[in-house]
Parts: sequence; C-alpha cells; structure tokens
Amino acid sequence: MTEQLVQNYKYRRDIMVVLLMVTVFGGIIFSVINFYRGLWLLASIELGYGLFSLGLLKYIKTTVHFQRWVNIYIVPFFIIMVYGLSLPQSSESIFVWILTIPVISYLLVGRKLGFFYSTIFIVCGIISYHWRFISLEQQFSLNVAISANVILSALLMMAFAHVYEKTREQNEARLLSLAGTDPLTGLANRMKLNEGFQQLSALATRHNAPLTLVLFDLDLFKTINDVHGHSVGDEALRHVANFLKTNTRKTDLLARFGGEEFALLLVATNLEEGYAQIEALRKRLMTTPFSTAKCNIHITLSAGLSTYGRDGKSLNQLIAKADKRLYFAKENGRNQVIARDPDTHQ
Ligand SMILES: Nc1nc2c(ncn2[C@@H]2O[C@H](COP(=O)(O)OP(=O)(O)OP(=O)(O)O)[C@@H](O)[C@H]2O)c(=O)[nH]1
Repeated sequence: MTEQLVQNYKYRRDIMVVLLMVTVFGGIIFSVINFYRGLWLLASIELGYGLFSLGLLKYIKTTVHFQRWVNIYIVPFFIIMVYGLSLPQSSESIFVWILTIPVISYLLVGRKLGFFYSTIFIVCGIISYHWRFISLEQQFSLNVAISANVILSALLMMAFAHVYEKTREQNEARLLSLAGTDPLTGLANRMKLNEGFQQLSALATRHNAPLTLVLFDLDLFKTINDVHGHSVGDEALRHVANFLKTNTRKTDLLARFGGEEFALLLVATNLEEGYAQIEALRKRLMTTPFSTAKCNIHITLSAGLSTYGRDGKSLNQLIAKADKRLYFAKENGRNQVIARDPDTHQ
C-alpha cells in the first residue's frame, strides 16, 4: 500500500472514532432505558457493547490492525440492531438505525465488503421489520405501503452509499496515478520509482534475483533547446521517453528522473546483462532520430549502471553509484554506457 493510500485511510479512523463515541454514549443511554423497560438481555448487551467501544476508542487511532478491529466492531453492531428490531417490546423507530448500515459499512470497509454487509444486514432488518409490523389483519394496501417504504428507503441508502464509494475509489486511483506520473512524458516520476524500488527490491531479495538500476542522461540536450527552442526540446524528451518505453520490457520500471535524465529498474537482470541491454539500446537510439518539421535531430545518451546488493541496498546508494558511473561516461566523451567504477579497471 502506498504512503498516500495509508494517509487516505486516515479518514476511516476518524469516522470510526465518531462511531465509537456515539456507541459509548448510545450504549449507556439505551441500556438504562431498556433496563427500566424490562428488556434485561438487550440492556446488558448494549451496556457491554458500550464498554467494549470505550476500550476500542483508546487504540483505534494507532492500531496497525485497523481493518480487523473495524470488522470485529461492526458485525456485532449490526447484529444488535437487527436483534433490537426483532424484539416485540422494542420501538419501531429502531428501523432508522438499519438505514445507517450501508453508510457505515461502505465508509469503513469499502465497496466489496460494504456491499456484502449491507445486503445481509439490510435483508435481515427488513425481515425483522415485516415480522414485527406486517399483519394479515391489517388492510392489504397499508401492508403494501409499509413494505414499500421500508424496502425502498433501505435500497436507496444502499445505492447512494455504493455510488459514493465507487466514485471515491475511482477518484482516489486517479489522484494516485497522477501523483506518480511525470506530466510531460507520461512515465513514472521519482516518487513512483521510489515506491517501485521498495517492491522490486523486496522481490529480488525473496527470490535471490538480481536487480539493476540504469541512469540515463541525454547528451548536450541544452543545445537542442538553444538551437530549436524549448517546445522542440519538450517534443524530443517525449520522443526519447517513447523510445525507451517501446524498447524495454513491460516488467521493468521506467521513470523520468529529472530534466533530461531517465531511470530504469531492470528486473531479474545482473550488471553484465544490463550492460549488454543498455549498450544495444544506446546504439539503437543513435539510429532513431527525432524528426521535426524542419530536420532530423540525432539524440545520444550516456548511462551509468549499478546493481542491487553489490552496489548497495537502498535506492539512494544505487543512484549514487550509477550517477558516479554516468558522470564518468560524460567525462569520457559521452554516448557510452558504464557499469563499473573507473578505478576498478574491470
Ligand atoms: N525542453 C526541455 N528542456 C529541459 C527540460 N528539463 C531540463 N531541460 C534542459 O535540459 C538541459 C540540460 O542541460 P545540461 O545539464 O547543461 O546538460 P546537457 O546540455 O545535456 O549536457 P551534458 O549532460 O553534459 O551532456 C538544460 O538546458 C535544461 O533546460 C524540460 O522539461 N524540457
């Protein structure tokens, strides 16, 4: 889960805090009322549940098992509602609580589980309500009106909650994708590279597989801007981004690292294999000029490589190593790929 997503789920904790406070308050109030009405079992359950909520309030903001606790909390919460509604002595206004089921479930556990809980407990609530308040001695049209009110209001609440949560999830996914995308080239940005590295390096460690980082820097790119203008420079960057995208594997992670710098994480590839691949890529770029309306612009790149484990365990260490080799490639005349430190003579 990304850091952003974890941050987004903070709203669920806030909702849960409000719900727990209401439950503590409601549990105590209703347990007193129901105690005086002689509903001992319901009163005891409500009091117990209020105290349980009070305990949970202390941990809910910080627990790492938040979703587990939400499930432990809401399932009995809904069962108590349905049980309360089914008791012959309880008031029919308990049904308004049933209408909160879809809102609470969709907000706290998301669309799939929200749909599951809502369907089960709303159906149980409607059955309880019918069992209590629909009678064959009543006028048929009155029964139909009661049924229609109860079923339609419950379905409406569920539909609203479903549409709301679906839209929220889609917006969240869109925002996350935008936050991780470079607007000029459409490639992943540095933040996404960071996240991707965490996942790919964990997989590399688990499967004892190699992972290689490549840093590319376009050669004398300033000249393109100076001679052809900044917008042609932008087009040239898009051209290179497309070239890199179509000439690398879908499983590798390609990112725009900075101005005219790109980064590539080569999955299951060691330094030697990576060198061979990037050397071939460098040669191919030389024969793939960028065509403008007026001329063809030949772009070349320099690259530095580093490998997970041997050159470091963190992305920063790998970047530092690859950057050093890239610098050497530039110093040494550009348009070349370097995978070893210049002083190792390998
Ligand atoms: N058009 C365009 N230019 C950019 C962008 N980002 C960075 N640049 C340009 O890229 C150029 C990089 O120049 P330098 O760092 O001097 O490097 P260089 O000219 O590529 O030379 P070497 O790296 O030494 O081969 C600068 O002119 C930046 O303005 C961008 O998004 N669009």
